Amino acid sequence: MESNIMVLGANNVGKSAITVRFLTRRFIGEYGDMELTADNPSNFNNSLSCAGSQWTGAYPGSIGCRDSICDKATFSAVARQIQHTRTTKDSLGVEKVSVVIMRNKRDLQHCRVVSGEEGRLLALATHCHFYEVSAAENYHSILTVFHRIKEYKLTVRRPVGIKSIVKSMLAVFTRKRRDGYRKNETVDTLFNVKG
Ligand SMILES: Nc1nc2c(ncn2[C@@H]2O[C@H](COP(=O)(O)OP(=O)(O)OP(=O)(O)O)[C@@H](O)[C@H]2O)c(=O)[nH]1
Repeated sequence: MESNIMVLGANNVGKSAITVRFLTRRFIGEYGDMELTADNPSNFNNSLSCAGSQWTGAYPGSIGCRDSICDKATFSAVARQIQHTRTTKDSLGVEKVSVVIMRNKRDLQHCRVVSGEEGRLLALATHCHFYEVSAAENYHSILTVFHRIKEYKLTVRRPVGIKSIVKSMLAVFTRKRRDGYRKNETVDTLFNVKG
């Protein structure tokens, strides 16, 4: 099955790092103007595009919106990108576009400024899936997310009940009041986030 996946995100969140990790299994560090080809060992027959900050309607398929745990501004940018993607989708009459929020740099816990709960809350409110990954740390979590993105195209996410939203909001506010962000806060990894 062929899928089009577009990677969106603010500057420096790791769009190239994640894409290169997926395609080559390697974390390179600095990318410059490297050309990417979808020729990876997982036999994932896709069109992949690193697209900067906004979807214009090209390559309808799945959108991976990226932010980084170390930069609050990139988190706000994701919310805007999701909104923009939905508006573009509606105005173009595109039937199905799945959006996944993939937060990168989870290895940098010491400079975390956005909590996992905030990400999950945004995902609940916007009917997206949410993952925290690290391109630097390992290949398999990135591979799994890309495969899940492909699967999401086939399923439409059920609307979330009010109970889940209230529960997530309570988790965010209770934690902030209690102790701010814990230094070594354990956030959901790819493997224990509930879709
Ligand atoms: N620690 C850590 N650093 C990362 C990770 N992913 C990317 N980086 C670093 O973050 C910086 C930006 O990564 P890029 O992949 O170039 O980010 P980008 O979003 O493609 O950047 P632009 O093309 O400038 O928008 C580089 O120095 C990467 O080495 C990660 O998971 N962990």
